[in-house]
Amino acid sequence: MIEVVGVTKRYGDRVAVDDATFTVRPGLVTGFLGPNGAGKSTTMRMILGLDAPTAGEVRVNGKRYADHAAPLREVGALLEAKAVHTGRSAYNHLLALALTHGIPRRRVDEVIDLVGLREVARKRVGGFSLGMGQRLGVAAALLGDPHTLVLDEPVNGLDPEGVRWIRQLLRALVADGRTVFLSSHLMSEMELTADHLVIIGKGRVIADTSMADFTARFSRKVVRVRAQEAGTLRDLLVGPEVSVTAPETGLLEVHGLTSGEIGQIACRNAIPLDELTPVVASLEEAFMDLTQDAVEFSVHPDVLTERTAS
Ligand SMILES: Nc1ncnc2c1ncn2[C@@H]1O[C@H](COP(=O)(O)OP(=O)(O)OP(=O)(O)O)[C@@H](O)[C@H]1O
Repeated sequence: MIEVVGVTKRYGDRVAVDDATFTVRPGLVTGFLGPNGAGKSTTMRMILGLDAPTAGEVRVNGKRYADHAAPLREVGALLEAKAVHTGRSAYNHLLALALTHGIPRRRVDEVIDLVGLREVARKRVGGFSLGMGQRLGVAAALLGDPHTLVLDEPVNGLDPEGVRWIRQLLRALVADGRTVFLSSHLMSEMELTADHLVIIGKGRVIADTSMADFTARFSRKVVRVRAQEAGTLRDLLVGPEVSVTAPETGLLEVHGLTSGEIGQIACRNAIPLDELTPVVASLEEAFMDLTQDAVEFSVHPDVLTERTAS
């Protein structure tokens, strides 16, 4: 479990994280989403004790990271651009980590197999592809067999097979009751992996919701209708649960009715249709809208200062 309570992080006069509060629960993959510069990496660094909050507190499994006697056993992390000694082999890199954290040698072999690096384990890390480097990073994160995992953009650089592998691995970890918190700026990726979402924009939490609720709320169905008598049809369609917009002459976008219902209304009123197309808004679009709004409508003084300055 990760608890972020009223956390703010300032760098000079720049607010990277702005009074963020949320909880990451065990047994679920929680996706941490936000556009570039939203504050995801900063929040993750604070969870891992690599940066101190200006205000508020972050707890991992009930304590601050630094207060855990064996932090690698509590929380495993994969951060972007992880520093690895490039002259070492993958095996030796993991062994050095294990030995300095009181983790038995056999665990190194276990995690190497778990991430599929057995064949290259004795090769120098300097020659690794980005995808192999990511697998090595995941191996390091799993080394202490931690209850909680924090992964910053874990599929970065992975090929489709690697992406699927990460997804299955994360599912297995949460099925085992662990806490998984992973960041991305891609909604499409989260849609397939996460059970729960925390979305930030400009450092502020703008959504904390289950994926199911997010999908139900935002994957709204719109039906596109073209007709010569669009105005007449519009008057027939609008109602308390139905809204209609007209982005251009002769074209309607209808929310709240199925294409079948619209077809029947048109037929009953003898209105010929030129087009009747159901369109499902993607979650990526919903995410873009949501984070765009956070930028547009934020009236926090710091945000305003920044917007005016840029
Ligand atoms: N060490 C630092 N010094 C000054 N400003 C920083 C520092 N680290 C982050 N920032 C600023 O804080 C804000 C949040 O950055 P952060 O890297 O946390 O965002 P992010 O959501 O992880 O973005 P990305 O998706 O691009 O990785 C940005 O405006 C960034 O420029």
